Amino acid sequence: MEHYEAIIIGFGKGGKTLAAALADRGRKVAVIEQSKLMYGGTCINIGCIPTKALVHHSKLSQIKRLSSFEDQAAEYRSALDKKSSLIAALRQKNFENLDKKETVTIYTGKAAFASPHAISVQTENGDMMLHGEQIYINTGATITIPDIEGIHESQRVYTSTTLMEETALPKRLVIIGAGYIGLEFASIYAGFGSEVIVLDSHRDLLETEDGEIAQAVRSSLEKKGVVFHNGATIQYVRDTEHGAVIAYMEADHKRQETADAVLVATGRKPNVEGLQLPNAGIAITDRGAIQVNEYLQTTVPHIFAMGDVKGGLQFTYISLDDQRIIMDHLYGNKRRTTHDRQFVPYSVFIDPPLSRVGLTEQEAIAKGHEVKIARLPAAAIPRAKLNEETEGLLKAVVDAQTDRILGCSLFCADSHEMINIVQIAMETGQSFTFLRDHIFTHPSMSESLNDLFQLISR
Ligand SMILES: Cc1cc2nc3c(=O)[nH]c(=O)nc-3n(C[C@H](O)[C@H](O)[C@H](O)COP(=O)(O)OP(=O)(O)OC[C@H]3O[C@@H](n4cnc5c(N)ncnc54)[C@H](O)[C@@H]3O)c2cc1C
Ligand SMILES: NC(=O)c1ccc[n+]([C@@H]2O[C@H](COP(=O)([O-])OP(=O)(O)OC[C@H]3O[C@@H](n4cnc5c(N)ncnc54)[C@H](O)[C@@H]3O)[C@@H](O)[C@H]2O)c1
Repeated sequence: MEHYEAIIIGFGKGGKTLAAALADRGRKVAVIEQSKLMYGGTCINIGCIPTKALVHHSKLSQIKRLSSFEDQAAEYRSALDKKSSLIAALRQKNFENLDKKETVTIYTGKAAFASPHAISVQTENGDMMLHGEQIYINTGATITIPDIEGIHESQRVYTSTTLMEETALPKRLVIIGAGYIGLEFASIYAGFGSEVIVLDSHRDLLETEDGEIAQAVRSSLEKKGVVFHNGATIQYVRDTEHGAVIAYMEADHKRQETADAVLVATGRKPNVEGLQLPNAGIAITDRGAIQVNEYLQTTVPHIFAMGDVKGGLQFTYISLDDQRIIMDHLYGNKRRTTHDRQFVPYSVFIDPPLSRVGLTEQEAIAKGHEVKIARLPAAAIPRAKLNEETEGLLKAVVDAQTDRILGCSLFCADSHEMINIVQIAMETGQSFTFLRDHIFTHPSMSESLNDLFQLISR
């Protein structure tokens, strides 16, 4: 049995970064990845990078104003080719970055616990057993497919992964689920020229977002032709010669849609399947995630979990920060914990992107804050005007007693960059006047933070 100081199960963001950091300290490390097509993990192969490449190409496709569906479909195929080349290059680079480290061995196979220190790996060339002093689980998340009649039998049902491999642009696309993936794909495919219908079980679109912002997002996507049905209970999916029929109930009315393709985007759950966690005595939560403490230690002290598999926020940057917590625990002063994450920003990459940090107006009031509110239409921003990207709304929530920024929702071009500036102001405890009076370059989207926070003063 080969012996390692550290075994990392899964080639995700946290795992690969940790492997490199441990190797740089001379540690003997094994990284186990189940698929040759997943070196580098979800983000670069089937997640953030391919989807954001399609967001970019979908935007370019709209600028070209192609007149026929055939031209749009050709544009889509070309975008898929570019996306595939990009991720193949990144996957290769990710593999090489670890493979070139003298003390790292990459195993391609499925890992499972045989005991608290022994990991079995099923490879193409047979099974092997590895021994690890410390073990790090970084196996990500997998899609949840709801229990809907016919969903597994239909040839027209796709996940985010399989739809991005389908070279034919769907004329009509039904998306089940209006979360991150549902909305990003709605924006992408509507941009390429598909007719898009989104069905979601929640009564309101983006119900955890600020009400006015959610309405602005809805109107913007509707202008692109996206049709929303909220409060929908899907009854079945059935293939017919005209396409897949999706039957659903909406406010006591029976309805149905016919589509060339159906995207299921109903959430992703921690991927613990096949890990044989009981063999190591590792507990899971009632939501199926690996149970960890604030240092990301599982119920077995020498085994840690990082990224999506430990539950909570599913973002690449959280997996990366998990790696920082673990490195601080191993080599630092053990001050970093998951409790440090007071303000985590996020972006939904529709066009324009929606980004948020902190509380919405409704949440702040519910928490008992007296608030001051500022709203700025994106159309008032000089940079937005000159870029012809005037769609959107910016909104800030400030505590009326302390002048601290409680939250900010930015639905405008470049909001995924701007939100990080607001986050830093919040993290460092600045008053809103810091952003109101900060010197920004001109003409830029970020200078609109001057104008947004100026409106608080009134
Ligand atoms: C379509 C889509 C778009 C997204 N867009 C964004 C975005 O724009 N921004 C953002 O921050 N996040 C985005 N996310 C979420 C983000 O991709 C994930 O949160 C992140 O990649 C999780 O990383 P991780 O480190 O937990 O593990 P992952 O990167 O998921 O890696 C886990 C790896 O473990 C391997 N594995 C699993 N089980 C085993 C086993 N038993 N043995 C060996 N190997 C195993 C898997 O094959 C996989 O490669 C997106 C996700 C999706 C699906
Ligand atoms: N930009 C980003 O950072 C980004 C992009 C994509 C994905 N992600 C991550 O991936 C995770 C998974 O994304 P997702 O969009 O699959 O999940 P999600 O949890 O964001 O959204 C799922 C949606 O599906 C709906 N739903 C669930 N079951 C349904 C049913 N039977 N019928 C109709 N609607 C149903 C829910 O109401 C919800 O709106 C996200 O939590 C996110 O963290 C992040």
